[in-house]
Amino acid sequence: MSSKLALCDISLTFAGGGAGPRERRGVQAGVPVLDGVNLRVGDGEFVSVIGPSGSGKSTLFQVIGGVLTPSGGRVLLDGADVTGQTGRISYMPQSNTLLPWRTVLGNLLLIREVEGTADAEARAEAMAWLRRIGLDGYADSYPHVLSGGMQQRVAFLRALLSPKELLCLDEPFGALDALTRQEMQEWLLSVWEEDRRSVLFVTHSIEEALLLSDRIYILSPRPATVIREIQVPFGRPRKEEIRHDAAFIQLRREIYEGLRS
Ligand SMILES: Nc1ncnc2c1ncn2[C@@H]1O[C@H](COP(=O)(O)OP(=O)(O)OP(=O)(O)O)[C@@H](O)[C@H]1O
Repeated sequence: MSSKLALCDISLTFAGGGAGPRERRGVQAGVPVLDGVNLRVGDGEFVSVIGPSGSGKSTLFQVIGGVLTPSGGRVLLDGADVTGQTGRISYMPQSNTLLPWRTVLGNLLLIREVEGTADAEARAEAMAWLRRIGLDGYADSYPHVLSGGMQQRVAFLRALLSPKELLCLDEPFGALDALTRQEMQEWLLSVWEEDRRSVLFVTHSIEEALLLSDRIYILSPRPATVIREIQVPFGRPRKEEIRHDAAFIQLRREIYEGLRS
């Protein structure tokens, strides 16, 4: 499988200074956060990254998105060096980022508008997706009338409709209650299996990573480095019932122990 994304030996040390909020959270200037991270996402592959809180997962995404330039290493997209370049990936952050003053359809077409490609075809595609996820009745509504789960569906759809070939999802269901989160995982699985975009997904949940991914990288505590790579052996289309499978439970235990050690 060819690589959509490759991170080659990525290291990052925040320069910083002073006693700002970061320092109060325990990071001093000059302390390394990423320490030689190597990982890849194949074409059409769903890859998850799990790591302890504060290990540097969001920082890694900022490096991939070009918002932060690493102190060492390279970011390759389709084999081209894009280190420090923005605008190359589609990114969905942890919290809801729908613009409250734009309708659902307006939010979905935002990226296309910025890129000057919000034509009738883009609009029809957005409407078709809204129909497919049962939210077409909300096209002209504003985000505040949607539940948290519905808003995250729209935010995910917005990332999916962006013409970028790599989707980076940073713990997109972290703020949802357990039941909605489970529904969203099933929903994401079914939508992704139709689209098969290359995805890099950050999560704290071992179960979520096992349910959704083809491969999982486990990061060490800060400074983060990859301590283990796991090939998820379950076929697709994947059903939610897989959570009760003996192999699933065994693998979940193994990853948990890997994270603890
Ligand atoms: N701009 C910055 N300057 C200094 N330190 C920073 C900066 N951004 C992040 N950090 C520190 O780097 C470390 C990694 O942060 P990051 O947000 O990447 O972790 P994370 O694994 O995504 O955490 P969580 O799982 O809790 O979301 C943290 O200790 C954080 O305080």
